[in-house]
Amino acid sequence: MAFKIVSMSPLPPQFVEALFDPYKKEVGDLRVVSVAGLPRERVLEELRDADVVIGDYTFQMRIDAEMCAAMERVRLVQQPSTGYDHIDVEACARHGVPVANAGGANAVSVAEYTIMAALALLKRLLYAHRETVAGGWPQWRLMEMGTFDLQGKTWGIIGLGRIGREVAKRLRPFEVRTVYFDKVRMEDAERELGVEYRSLSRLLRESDVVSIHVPLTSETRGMIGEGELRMMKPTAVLINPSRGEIVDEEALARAVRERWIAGAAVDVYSREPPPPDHPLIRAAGEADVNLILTPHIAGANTDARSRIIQFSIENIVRVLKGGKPEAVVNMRL
Ligand SMILES: NC(=O)C1=CN([C@@H]2O[C@H](COP(=O)(O)OP(=O)(O)OC[C@H]3O[C@@H](n4cnc5c(N)ncnc54)[C@H](O)[C@@H]3O)[C@@H](O)[C@H]2O)C=CC1
Ligand SMILES: O=CC(=O)O
Repeated sequence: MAFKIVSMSPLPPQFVEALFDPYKKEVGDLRVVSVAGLPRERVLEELRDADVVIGDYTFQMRIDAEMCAAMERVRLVQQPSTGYDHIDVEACARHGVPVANAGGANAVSVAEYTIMAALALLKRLLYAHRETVAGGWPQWRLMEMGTFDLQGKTWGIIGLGRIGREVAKRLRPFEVRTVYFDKVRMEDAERELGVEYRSLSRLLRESDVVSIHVPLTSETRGMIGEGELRMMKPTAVLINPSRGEIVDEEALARAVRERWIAGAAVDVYSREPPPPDHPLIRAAGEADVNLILTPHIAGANTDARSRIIQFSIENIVRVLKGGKPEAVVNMRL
């Protein structure tokens, strides 16, 4: 009998099935069914006799409590990404369904994106490019607007997990002081990475660059609002490659337009893609606003994508062969 894999992602099922080709000798036959865009009743029906579920890499299709309850024989929900806030992992745990993420396969990618964004903001790269292409030569103006080196500055990391640590590691040659806020104080990491612990408000007041690397949870939703943005220095920049709902987007748009802070880079939005009247899209269209917006790509470049696919497929194969999955986020196995 063939294993049944239900894919929540919009990728064609034949494409997903082909990824298992090298493993078919080990696991036997398998069939992939895509439920993207199907009516809810059909999705629930397909989940009932599935062996494995692959979560949606575009994060559009949620896996809620009712879906977890329908997974009568599912051995693993494999999410092909780091974040899993679109899955009710606690409900899955209550029904005995393990949920795994990609085990940090794109942590380095997000760290590199974050450092790139900080340099581009501090040096106002987008403005310099736009003006030069338009025939301008804003050399002096850029210095007057405020363009800075990273060396000698303070970088505040919010969330010293996998990504936060990769950022801290890569910051060492830049000769910055690195501070962090996390719900857990990590003295080993402090020694190893040369970072210092701060309360959130102190980190915001001290830092020249603030980057956010916490997951979206009920505690982190709205963590950075108007009050927090107003604590930052007017010369500081904010980078959010984590999740849109962690930052009050309306307040951030005002912060960059009204110069409470010097700039921001945003990769993630409360609604993706953001509509044309989204406050950050509108702010980015204004002259001189130092705002970099990207389409949720920090952890989704070509290298990252192949590492994530490889990890996910191998994890699924491990489970189909009767082994224990890695990178489970909702229970101890
Ligand atoms: N834009 C993109 O393409 C990508 C975005 N991400 C986002 O980055 C997030 C972080 O990823 P990882 O570093 O792998 O996660 P992780 O789980 O390794 O680290 C998260 C850190 O945040 C801390 N934290 C959790 N709740 C907190 C709170 N209320 N206050 C302070 N600290 C808190 C944890 O203690 C932990 O140290 C993901 O959840 C995802 O949302 C991840 C990969 C790609
Ligand atoms: O947002 C991307 C992820 O891997 O999480």
